[in-house]
Amino acid sequence: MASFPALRAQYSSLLKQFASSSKDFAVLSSVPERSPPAKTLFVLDSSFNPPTRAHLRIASSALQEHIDPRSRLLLLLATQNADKPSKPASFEDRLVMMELFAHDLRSHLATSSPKGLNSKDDIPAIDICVTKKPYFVDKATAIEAYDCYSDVLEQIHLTGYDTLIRIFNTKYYPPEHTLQPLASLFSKHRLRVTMRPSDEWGSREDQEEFVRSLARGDREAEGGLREWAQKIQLVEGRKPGDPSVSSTRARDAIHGAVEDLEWLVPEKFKDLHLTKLELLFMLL
Ligand SMILES: Nc1ncnc2c1ncn2[C@@H]1O[C@H](COP(=O)(O)OP(=O)(O)OP(=O)(O)O)[C@@H](O)[C@H]1O
Ligand SMILES: NC(=O)c1ccc[n+]([C@@H]2O[C@H](COP(=O)(O)O)[C@@H](O)[C@H]2O)c1
Repeated sequence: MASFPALRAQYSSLLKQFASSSKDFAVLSSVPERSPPAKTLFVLDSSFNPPTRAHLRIASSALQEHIDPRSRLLLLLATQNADKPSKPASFEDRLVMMELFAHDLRSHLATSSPKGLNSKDDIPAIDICVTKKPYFVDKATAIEAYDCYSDVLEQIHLTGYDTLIRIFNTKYYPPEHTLQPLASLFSKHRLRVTMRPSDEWGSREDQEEFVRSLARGDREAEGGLREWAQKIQLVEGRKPGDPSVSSTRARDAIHGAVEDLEWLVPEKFKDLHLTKLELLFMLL
């Protein structure tokens, strides 16, 4: 793998090209560089600010459930967020971290996938991608339009429960403010949602009830079809008693409990000299 400054310069230049293009979506690099065409795309959209062990668990559990070399994982960085102002100066650092994360994830899959993995070639390839679209429905359309994914049958978007709630918030869909725009997402694609029990987002039972309520037709007055519930797979997140992992917590650890990074961020980050890691995080 190239050095940190070389990777940063490479992503900086690719980002500039993307920003000045009319494209809504681009693949900036792939790990490995060459791989067979994909049938199923798993999409992990995140700020990667920084990537955490929760992102690692979300992606690895999805890929392990469907070990297939024709699956591909997209690590997707949105240069525009639905709610937060963008901080362009740090995007190249996030892309470098996404690449480190991709290598880490593939190593993790190679050592922890019990069945179906006969060789390294069976591990799904990972694309490092960017989009200008903040909403999932538009991200999915932009990905569909990408030439290299013309054989793709389905996208499976990997989100946490807090993001599911926001996908179903009509405030994001002006001018009618209904859920109707989500029809194009659910007609072709799926969501695999990791539960995130907390005081803010409710218990596991509350989170399951959200999907049951959709299945009962409770959102039909807003344009949300009951059959969409079949396209939403809810999966366990952290075990009861495990500490909650988030990018916010990793950013906070930099300024205090640096040792917590051990369990907050993936393995590969430890290969960097700590001062470089700190520097990287300071830039976030
Ligand atoms: N611990 C977690 N459990 C379940 N889902 C998670 C977890 N961490 C992140 N996700 C999900 O992964 C996706 C990308 O995460 P995101 O970049 O927003 O991370 P985050 O840790 O929530 O970030 P931040 O703390 O900066 O708000 C989102 O859909 C989010 O819900
Ligand atoms: N309705 C939607 O599709 C919707 C709503 C809120 C956030 N998002 C996106 O979810 C992703 C995660 O957002 P946060 O980084 O704010 O957790 C971002 O790409 C954001 O733009 C999408």
